[in-house]
Amino acid sequence: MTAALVLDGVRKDFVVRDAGRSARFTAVQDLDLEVPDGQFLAIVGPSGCGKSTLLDLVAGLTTPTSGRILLHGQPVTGPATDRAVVFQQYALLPWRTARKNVELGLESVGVPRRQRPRLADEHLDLVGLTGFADRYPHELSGGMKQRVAIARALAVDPRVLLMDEPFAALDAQTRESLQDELLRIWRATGKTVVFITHGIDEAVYLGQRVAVMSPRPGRISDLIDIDLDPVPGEDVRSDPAFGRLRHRVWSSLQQPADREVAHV
Ligand SMILES: Nc1ncnc2c1ncn2[C@@H]1O[C@H](COP(=O)(O)OP(=O)(O)OP(=O)(O)O)[C@@H](O)[C@H]1O
Repeated sequence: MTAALVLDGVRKDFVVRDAGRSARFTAVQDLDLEVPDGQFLAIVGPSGCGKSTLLDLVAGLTTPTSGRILLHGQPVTGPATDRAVVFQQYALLPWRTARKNVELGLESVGVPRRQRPRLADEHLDLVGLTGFADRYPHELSGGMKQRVAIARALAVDPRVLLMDEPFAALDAQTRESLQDELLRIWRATGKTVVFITHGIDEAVYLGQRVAVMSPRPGRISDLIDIDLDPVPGEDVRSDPAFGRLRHRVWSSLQQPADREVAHV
């Protein structure tokens, strides 16, 4: 199968102040990862291990210090419409309705004005927001705002959906319903999804594969295939197989870390 995404020996250094001196801080190093087309990959790791750094690199928002990132065989050189990012904060424009917020993405990729409302409404339908197109963000719940953000990301028809802890700010019940919704959308669209989370349960529930990151410098320390097939409405989390996988990921996260700051 074609790899949608390849990270090959990726390293990212930041210049920081350490003990009053300029220092090079290696956030991620030796990052190797291959994500097959259409896979739902969850990435889990402790705070500060470099998950957002990895996602920003793939999104093209930053560039690697060394190594290669390929998207469908092409080097990533900056942001492009083949990737869409959903962040924890919904980043909706408060003065635009849900429809107009979704249209924003369509505007940015040059979809003609008269086609935008129909496409926006189709994607609001896809995320379960039929009838809410004319609402402003302040009239929507947190979960609904995140649905608008997902609709906006999907409307530009990216090949890869990059999600950085998109449900972290939501209450547990809303989070679970959006997880089911996301699985439904993923099955319906066949997109490749890279989903960053702190939550072991969330990673095991959503991912076809879970990549575990270890910190300082961040790298992929384990890859775990998840052979569950959660059916929305069924309690897969109570399945002993879920518990075993959860424990497997948990154990993998208990790795010691080395500190890496080099003075420059
Ligand atoms: N622009 C930057 N300049 C300096 N250091 C940075 C910068 N961005 C990230 N870092 C450092 O790189 C490391 C990885 O940060 P990153 O935000 O990728 O971690 P994370 O795993 O996403 O954390 P969290 O789960 O808390 O969001 C951290 O130690 C962070 O302080």
